[in-house]
Amino acid sequence: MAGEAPEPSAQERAGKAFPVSWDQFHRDCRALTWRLNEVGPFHAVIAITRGGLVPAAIVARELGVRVIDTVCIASYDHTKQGDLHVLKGISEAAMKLGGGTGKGLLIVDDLVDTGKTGKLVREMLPDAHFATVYAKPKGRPLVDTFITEVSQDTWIFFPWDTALSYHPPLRDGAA
Ligand SMILES: O=P(O)(O)OC[C@H]1O[C@H](OP(=O)(O)OP(=O)(O)O)[C@H](O)[C@@H]1O
Ligand code: HPA
Ligand SMILES: [Mg+2]
Repeated sequence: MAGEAPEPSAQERAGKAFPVSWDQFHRDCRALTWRLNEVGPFHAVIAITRGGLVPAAIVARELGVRVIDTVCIASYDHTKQGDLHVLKGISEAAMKLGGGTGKGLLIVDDLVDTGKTGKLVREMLPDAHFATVYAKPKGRPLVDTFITEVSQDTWIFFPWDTALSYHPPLRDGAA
């Protein structure tokens, strides 16, 4: 409607920024693998795309797992979460490896925020182990293993979504 302020995005509501570099992300994924190594072995890794693809590759490499499947879910349009759309489900082969319930499978995502995405995948694979690199309080109860918790009002900026850019000096009014 004319004159109405646009609804703030999840990122705007979040307020605080938590930028993560490639180096930091790699270190955090390795730390996650140290914890997962105590829980496995796993027959396969299931990456929740797209954000789960990068940690899944690193974790699978460290754990020596070569079977990797994807579950493709879209919900955020940049920073606004809409309805969840399952664009591709778990393959028959991976389902079979998990005995139909996900036992011995490792689900990997970059983060849980509200937990909506994680909840949907948990329903598909109730006996799988769910790991994320980062967790916000609302989604945290859904995750079995994670590395770093950030507050709900923090927005995590991943290295594949960001680029280095010029920052003006403080004396020129930079924040
Ligand atoms: O806990 P939630 O509130 O559901 O949010 C977490 C999900 O949101 C992001 O994915 P997104 O839907 O943006 O897709 P992408 O991985 O393709 O970027 C992130 O990668 C998680 O999968
Ligand atoms: O904090 C976040 N950062 C990036 N993507 C996200 N998707 C949900 N929450 C986030
Ligand atoms: Mg995602």
